[in-house]
Amino acid sequence: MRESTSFQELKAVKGQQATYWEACETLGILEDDKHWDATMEEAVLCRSPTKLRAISFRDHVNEMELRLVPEQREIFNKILPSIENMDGGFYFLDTPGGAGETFVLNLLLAQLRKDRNIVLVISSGIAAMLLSGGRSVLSVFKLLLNLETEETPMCNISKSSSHCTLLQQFKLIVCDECTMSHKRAVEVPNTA
Ligand SMILES: Nc1ncnc2c1ncn2[C@@H]1O[C@H](COP(=O)(O)OP(=O)(O)OP(=O)(O)O)[C@@H](O)[C@H]1O
Repeated sequence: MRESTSFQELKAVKGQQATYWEACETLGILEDDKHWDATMEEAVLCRSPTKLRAISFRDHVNEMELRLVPEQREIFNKILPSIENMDGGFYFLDTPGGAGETFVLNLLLAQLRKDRNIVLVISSGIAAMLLSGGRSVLSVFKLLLNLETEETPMCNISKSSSHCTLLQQFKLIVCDECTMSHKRAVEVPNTA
């Protein structure tokens, strides 16, 4: 695009004055949701509410996947097959702030939930709110607040409880901001 010399010129497309939004749309540098709207308009005529929800969620996941930048795609393409093949892998993502780690994790979670897999998101505290469905590591693994002082802390979960059965069904456990947790909050559930 040729360098503009004024705000007025930025808004002028083909000699016509428009809004900034209209100018971007005309130049094709702005994506909108028209194709999603058209899909949904067509679907409401012939699909059940359950199918409609599935369509919109699937579209959302597909759209997010298309937006991955190469580094994010590399992570996504490495972790997803490992989960699907039940390799039992352990991945540590160490990225600079704002690099898009939450974006990739939310996509992984959505992709697995789309196929009705059960996933778990845990975090040391406030970060549990950043990822969809996040819970705190202490509440999920029923850890007591004595991690610092107790020599052999334990997860307060009975093997015969429904909570234990549920934990065994998780396909993926995302531990966000795990370096902010006490190291035993990671070690104890791992050895339980
Ligand atoms: N591939 C992408 N396409 C579009 N937007 C993206 C993409 N990746 C990240 N973003 C956006 O960039 C912003 C920062 O991304 P995100 O929150 O995932 O980064 P982060 O590494 O988790 O940040 P922090 O470490 O500070 O929590 C968000 O608004 C997110 O929606």
